[in-house]
Amino acid sequence: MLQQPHTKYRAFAPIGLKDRTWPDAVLTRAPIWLSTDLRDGNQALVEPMDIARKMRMFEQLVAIGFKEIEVGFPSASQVEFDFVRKLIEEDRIPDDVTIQVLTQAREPLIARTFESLQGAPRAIVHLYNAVAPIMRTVVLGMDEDEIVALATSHAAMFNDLAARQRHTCWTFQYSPEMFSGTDLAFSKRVVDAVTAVWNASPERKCIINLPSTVEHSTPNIFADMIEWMHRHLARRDGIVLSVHPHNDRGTGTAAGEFALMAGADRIEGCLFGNGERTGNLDLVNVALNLYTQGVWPGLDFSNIDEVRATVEHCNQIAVHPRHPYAGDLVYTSFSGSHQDAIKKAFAARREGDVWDMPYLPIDPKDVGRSYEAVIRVNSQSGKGGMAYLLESEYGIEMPRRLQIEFMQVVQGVMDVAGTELSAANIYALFEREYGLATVQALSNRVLEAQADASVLLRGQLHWEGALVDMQGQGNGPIDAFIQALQEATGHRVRVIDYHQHAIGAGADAKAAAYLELRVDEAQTLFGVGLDADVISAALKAIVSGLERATAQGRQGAQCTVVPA
Ligand SMILES: CC(=O)SCCNC(=O)CCNC(=O)[C@H](O)C(C)(C)COP(=O)(O)OP(=O)(O)OC[C@H]1O[C@@H](n2cnc3c(N)ncnc32)[C@H](O)[C@@H]1OP(=O)(O)O
Ligand SMILES: CC(C)C(=O)C(=O)O
Ligand SMILES: [Mg+2]
Repeated sequence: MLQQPHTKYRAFAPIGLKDRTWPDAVLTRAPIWLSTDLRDGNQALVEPMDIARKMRMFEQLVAIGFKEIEVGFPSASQVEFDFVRKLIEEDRIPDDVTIQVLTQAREPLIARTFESLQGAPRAIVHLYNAVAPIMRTVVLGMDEDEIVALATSHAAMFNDLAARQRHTCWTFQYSPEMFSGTDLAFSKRVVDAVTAVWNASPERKCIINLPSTVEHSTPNIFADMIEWMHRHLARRDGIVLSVHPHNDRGTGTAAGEFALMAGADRIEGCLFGNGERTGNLDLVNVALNLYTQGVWPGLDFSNIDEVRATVEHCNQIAVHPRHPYAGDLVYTSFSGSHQDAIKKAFAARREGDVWDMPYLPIDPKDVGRSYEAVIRVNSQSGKGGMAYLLESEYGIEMPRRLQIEFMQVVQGVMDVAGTELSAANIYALFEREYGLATVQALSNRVLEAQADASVLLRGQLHWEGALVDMQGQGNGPIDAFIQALQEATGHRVRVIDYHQHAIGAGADAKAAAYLELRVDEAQTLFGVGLDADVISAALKAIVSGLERATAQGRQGAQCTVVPA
């Protein structure tokens, strides 16, 4: 029988940490953030950044508020080396920012790394070597003792080289590469040996960074591993415990968050999750997840589009439109029921309320987005979304039954076009359907109060291409107009419902009138009028409704074809 391909994989063994505490932990403060955009992110690019791009990224990271930034792998190339030199020699590193650089545990590379840091006021030097069995056997050809010796001998080199550059305030960092694929006891053995060489203490802490170099377990297992290390490492009070998740299973964010719950103090990642293969942990995602729990992350993403533009420029990789918090579409609802709920929640929301909005986990304004894109209308949309757009963009506050009526018009267009309709498209349809640009106000209008408290209305109506004299009397202008209209056009109109509101304020304010009419006791439909004058708006709305009724009557007559 043919072997099933999946049988060549094996399940990741659970850690079996029985007394784990991390599932109940609640994150209440921000971790120490380390951006490795300029190192792990950069090493994963088709075209690594040149110095200009690196500088632009560095300045963006500083502007966001990162205090620790891994700026490169100085022994890898001249560009990497020169960039570190430029930062130092041109005094580009703010006083509250520490740069970090990475080196393999190899003598010449370490020497070159320290050379790149000459004159730096502060620096984190980051040492790594692989510890996982597959790397030990296949790549390095070393047994466990030899790996420990590799790590400790090169860690000792750090002590020596740092002692020769006394003007720099040094922090040492060690990463057991492929920690997530390594037996915990062995990881602890290597890390304990390194921290002993560095004599880590509360006064002179070092950073121990535990990577899921390749993510190959569920995030709860990674969290168990971090909690185990947090509880078992020697010199724990001399260690800043850091994690460095990757995202191969698409759970990098969860792994990072669980790891923080499990005792990690610090987290490494890249903006929007750039990095090797499927990327590093997405720092924006984790930071804004904290933000939406009411925890200030200490990183400023109040203009996320600017950050995204910088990252896209530097990495030459586009951020996906569905990317959490940053994508073009992530604050947009197309589907009708979502739009309906958002519209109602916006209407119910009062200044100062806790953010509790359906389908919007964060206020788009907090990341510099407007509400404009929150609702977009296509064939999946309903009246709520359409009405929201007309209200938010044009100040049109349609009564509910008008929404239902006009949505049929919108739906008809959408069914034919099949594409999205913008607010401007919808307004153009609304304008055409209700004759907003064509229905004219009553000319030479005269309104006279009568002794019996009624009013007399006179004027000239634009009706079917002619200017018709009209006159009527009633208990108000609308009543009088309806009387006059019947005489002038022969159509009997009854007002069923009436809504009006102002659009805008001051000299530019307009009145909007929405009248539901019964025409000739045959049709019920709306008319809409907009005018600077309230009475004109209402009268226009009646003419709008009457014109629609007669147009629909004509259409109905044309359509009534009786087959022979
Ligand atoms: C998970 C991570 O992200 S780790 C960071 C990875 N980042 C990078 O590799 C980017 C920068 N790297 C580079 O520019 C280069 O790879 C360099 C400069 C580091 C090394 O370049 P080279 O010397 O040409 O070697 P190469 O890249 O092929 O590395 C493989 C060699 O290093 C050895 N090696 C790998 N890791 C280690 C280590 N930690 N300590 C000692 N030797 C190591 C391998 O066994 C292999 O040795 P071999 O040539 O004797 O077979
Ligand atoms: C160098 C280490 C921290 C790394 O990038 C990894 O293991 O993913
Ligand atoms: Mg990495």
